[in-house]
Amino acid sequence: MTAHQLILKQRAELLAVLCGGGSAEPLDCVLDLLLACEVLVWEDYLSIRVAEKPLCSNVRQLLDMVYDKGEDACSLLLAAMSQVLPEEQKAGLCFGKECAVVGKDRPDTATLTLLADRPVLVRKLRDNIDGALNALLTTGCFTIKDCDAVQLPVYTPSQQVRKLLDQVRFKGETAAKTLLQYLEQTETTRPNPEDKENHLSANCLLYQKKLRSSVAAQSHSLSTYGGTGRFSLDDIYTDGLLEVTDGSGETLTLGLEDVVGPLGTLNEDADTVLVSGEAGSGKSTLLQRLHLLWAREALLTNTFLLFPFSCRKLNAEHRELSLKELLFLHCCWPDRGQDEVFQFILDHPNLALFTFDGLDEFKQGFTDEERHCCPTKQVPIPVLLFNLLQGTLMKGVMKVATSRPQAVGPSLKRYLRKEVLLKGFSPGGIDCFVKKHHSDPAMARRVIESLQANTVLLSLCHIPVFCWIVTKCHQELLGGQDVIPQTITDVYLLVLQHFFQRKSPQSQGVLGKAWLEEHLDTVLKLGQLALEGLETSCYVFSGYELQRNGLKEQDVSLGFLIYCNDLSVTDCKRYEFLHITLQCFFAALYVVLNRNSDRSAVSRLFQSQYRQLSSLSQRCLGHCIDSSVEEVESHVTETPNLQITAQFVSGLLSQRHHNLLLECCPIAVRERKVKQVVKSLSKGMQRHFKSIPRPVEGEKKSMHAMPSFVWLIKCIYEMQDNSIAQETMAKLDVEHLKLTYCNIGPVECTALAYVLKYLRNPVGLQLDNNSVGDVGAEQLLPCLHICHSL
Ligand SMILES: Nc1ncnc2c1ncn2[C@@H]1O[C@H](COP(=O)(O)OP(=O)(O)OP(=O)(O)O)[C@@H](O)[C@H]1O
Repeated sequence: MTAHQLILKQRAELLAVLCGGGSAEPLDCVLDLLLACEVLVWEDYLSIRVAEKPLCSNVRQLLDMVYDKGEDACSLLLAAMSQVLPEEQKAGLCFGKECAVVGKDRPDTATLTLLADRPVLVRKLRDNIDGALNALLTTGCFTIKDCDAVQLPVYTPSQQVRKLLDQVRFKGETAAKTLLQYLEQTETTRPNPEDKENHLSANCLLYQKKLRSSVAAQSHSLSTYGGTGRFSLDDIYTDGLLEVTDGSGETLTLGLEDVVGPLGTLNEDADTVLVSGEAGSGKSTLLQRLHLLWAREALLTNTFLLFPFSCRKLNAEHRELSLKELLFLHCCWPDRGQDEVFQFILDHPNLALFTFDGLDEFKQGFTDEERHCCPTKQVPIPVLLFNLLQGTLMKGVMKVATSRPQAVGPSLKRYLRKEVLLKGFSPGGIDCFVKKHHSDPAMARRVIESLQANTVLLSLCHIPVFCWIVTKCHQELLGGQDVIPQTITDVYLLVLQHFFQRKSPQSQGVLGKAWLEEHLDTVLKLGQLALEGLETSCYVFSGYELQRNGLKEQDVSLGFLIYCNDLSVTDCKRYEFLHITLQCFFAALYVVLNRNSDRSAVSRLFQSQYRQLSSLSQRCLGHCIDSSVEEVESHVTETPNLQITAQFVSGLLSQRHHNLLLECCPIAVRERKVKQVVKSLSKGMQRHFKSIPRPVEGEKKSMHAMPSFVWLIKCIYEMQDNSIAQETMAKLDVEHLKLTYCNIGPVECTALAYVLKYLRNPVGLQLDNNSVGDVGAEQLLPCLHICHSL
């Protein structure tokens, strides 16, 4: 078969191997070789490698162009690919008869030499880019701006070299000569590449450099500030409160550097540290900070390689992968010596760190049923992930995972080295965050004063994501709202209003009273996308899914959806909500405002938590679990977000927002939904009350609340309806209410006080092992008259 035919016949496969990993490196290496042997001229190269186009379009254009150039060009393309691709990717492909990809005559200008030697130069300069830039800068060939353009953190070291070579070519012959002279000088001082020891560490060091630059690029800015370009992580990061309980039950406060350190270790044999915290408490941001500091060699200096994973993105990986593929495909590929780098990781597990953000977002709940320990065997992603976490695979590699507390069950807990609790901002942290956010000190002071005047809002600000919203929407806040924000629904309505206001044509003006009605169409489309996503644990959406929901460019430009900051998995644009709690809010808006939703939508939402409870009790009782278990397991991961959605639904149906919703939803439909919420809350409470055991003679009747009791209380609080709180508490007949280990912070205290103040008879309230703090204790004041002991 001719090379021509081979290219045509294997087009799909060639396309797949050149863009399958999502990295442009294989294509770039092939292009280097084709430029060197003059199959491509410079103009061809420029028209193929357009950064704005998806990688697969670049590859298709290369295949078409070379195909048009004839049989010789096709042979050289196949030979170049054979030279560049790793063995495992070449399996099953035919590259025709062997031919050498070499340059023709020795070029007579420095500029042409750079082209002819491009593949070698990329390799040589990767380790030396700073020196080369320095030489070009001191001879005046390059300006500081040129150097910055080359060293953008989003580029890998090889891409930086190619940018440098392109820029030198653009500058002309003198710059090209300077670069060649610099290389000649450094050649003599270069270590001997044949030296095994140097060679080995050089490949690993090169990979470390590439990984550091990729991690730095990914962790440099916060997605909630996406697009505004206002803040880098450095500008805004504020330390959160980190706590761990040690073996003797004592609570220790940790610094960021202690997350991976020995403090608070409970199980010396385990390698997984869990950072848990409520929605928006800053878990992803904390990991991002760790990543950035590692990339800058400012923290975790004993960690040679750090591999960051997002469980949200792992959900989208449907292939079976080996550990090696997981590491290199999802983080970055080594440019040289892949096997050697991987062997290094296997040989030195103590020098590697894996992080997994958002375990609660992973579609499948943790199980330790399938053991797997072979790093090269391909298995489904859940098997890889769970075996890494439990330490069957890659024992000795430290792992840090983050999760909402409810999503981590006892089966995973026994594999944990320690559990670090992230409790959000301290009161000082809130001040510090506001000051960082507002460069104008007078404005920062006004915001802080307004928070201090509204302690409910202040208590909300302990959760960083609420603090971010409140600070971002300071104008709406200080401008005097009809409704003073008291609940998280109020706060999210504020952010909704803020985003619409930003895009409104009369941008200086205030949105009209009917602003929600004006934007109802967009809200419903976003809401449907959000709800469908939550029900299937889907937090990342393709352009096609947006289109299917009728979302257009102008809807996206409002800013609620952002591009996924994903450099590795795919070239297609993917979107996610600015924050997952915003996805929950849109889902709630859809449940409340959609006139066509089926009548049971509200009740189903509230029932989701009982599916979790029944699945947990099934597992605890060790009953035979039938085939529906997978379905039940997946509900476990969805439940925390559906609970938040239910909380927002309660808030939106509050009488306080009646006027806002008036024109968006017929009164009769709204009333029906309100009744459904009230009924669901009452039924939920009944379940708890029924579980109260009969008191043993001589002891007080007491109830030990489950975390979902606190959730129901929070829903009642969102409704801001005294009569519901009163009716619910009228049925609670206990003398002692135990709320230990229920993740109660200042926000929960506000809700508890609102509801418990209606208790008929005095109770003893036990709140040990929560994070009440001074602000929380202050929030509890309204119910202290009825709580005779605390
Ligand atoms: N330490 C921090 N410093 C400054 N801002 C922060 C910090 N932590 C969180 N934020 C702000 O709050 C937002 C939400 O935080 P983050 O996504 O880290 O929370 P999370 O705990 O991972 O939430 P979830 O469990 O819902 O995924 C961030 O995008 C950022 O704007």
